[in-house]
Amino acid sequence: MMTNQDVVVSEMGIAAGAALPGPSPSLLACRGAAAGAMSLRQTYLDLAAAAARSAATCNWVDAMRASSPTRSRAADADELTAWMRKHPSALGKFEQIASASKGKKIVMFLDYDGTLSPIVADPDAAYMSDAMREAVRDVAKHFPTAIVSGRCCDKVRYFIGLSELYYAGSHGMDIQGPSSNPESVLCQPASEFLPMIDEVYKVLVEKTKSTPGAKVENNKFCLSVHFRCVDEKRWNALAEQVKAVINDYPKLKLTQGRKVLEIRPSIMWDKGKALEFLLESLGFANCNDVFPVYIGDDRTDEDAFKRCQGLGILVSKCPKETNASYSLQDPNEVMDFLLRLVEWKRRSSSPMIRPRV
Ligand SMILES: O=P(O)(O)OC[C@H]1O[C@H](O[C@H]2O[C@H](CO)[C@@H](O)[C@H](O)[C@H]2O)[C@H](O)[C@@H](O)[C@@H]1O
Repeated sequence: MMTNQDVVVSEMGIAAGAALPGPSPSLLACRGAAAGAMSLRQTYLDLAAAAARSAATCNWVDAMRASSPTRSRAADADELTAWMRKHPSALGKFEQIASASKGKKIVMFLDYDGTLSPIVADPDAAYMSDAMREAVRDVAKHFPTAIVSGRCCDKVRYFIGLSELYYAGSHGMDIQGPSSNPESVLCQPASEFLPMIDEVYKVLVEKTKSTPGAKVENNKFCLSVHFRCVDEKRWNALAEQVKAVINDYPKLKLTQGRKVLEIRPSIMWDKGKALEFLLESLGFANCNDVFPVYIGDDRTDEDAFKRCQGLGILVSKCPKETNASYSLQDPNEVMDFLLRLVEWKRRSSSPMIRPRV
């Protein structure tokens, strides 16, 4: 997907080329000189294109930095206060949230990395705590619950280890039901891209192996190129490499997350579509009495916040542009929120104890 910034940059590149002087008539009189002028013009064009490409790469890298809280500049107190006013703590406003959901059926959507598990350097070691697992298990006893992740279903299922949940892996491109259901694969809108994704995975592994710390993760219907353990001085070069590979595959697009570039099929499908698909599958299409709650920390979760008609909660310690209305600071607060929701549900559904007379 091109960002607006990319569009502006490419337009600048074209404009720079268009503004170059054409060969004058006198030069054209001499074939050799004309050829020279043409090659000079070509050089200008090549340079302009290279400058535009590298500016576009910087934009990808900058956007990736911006979506990674550890690199966000320390927000000053005023900025944070203003942001918190717009996106208050879901714990602080719990009663308000609970009353907004009254009489409605809560459906819970949870992102994995950075939401249920803390961000760590090694993506293969992003385990969630047993306490969090218990909290998610409890939530799923009371509300239909889905995990919506950029990871492939198998990996996120392995990390979470709860078979009773719905899973939307590969940014929602692989939706599976609870494993007790033999027909559990519900939707794979990008299945035709599997061979292409496998091919690009191999190319990227080969191309990036000379960059210390770079890691390519195969998420089945999409790929992640991890920058977290790469020296920041090499980020632009690595992003260039990734973009050069993707240029050969116009049916794929790049998105960015927390110190990661993600390669995915250019189809109109994302975490927001997955949320809608799951709500429909659960029988809540066009229902007024459903209250979806989506909790996530990353850029790709914004697609879900946009489509979530109930409640969007961004997990972040720093002010970030978001479509979510509430915030939580980190996975610990997410766990507190889940426990509080379960407790509230237990209390509100237990029969009223009448005082003896
Ligand atoms: O949608 P999510 O479940 O949040 O998945 C998004 C990406 O998460 C993982 O990467 C992120 O977490 C890693 C482990 O903490 C961290 O090392 C990395 O820097 C983060 O970007 C996952 O590895 C990716 O494949 C997902 O796309």
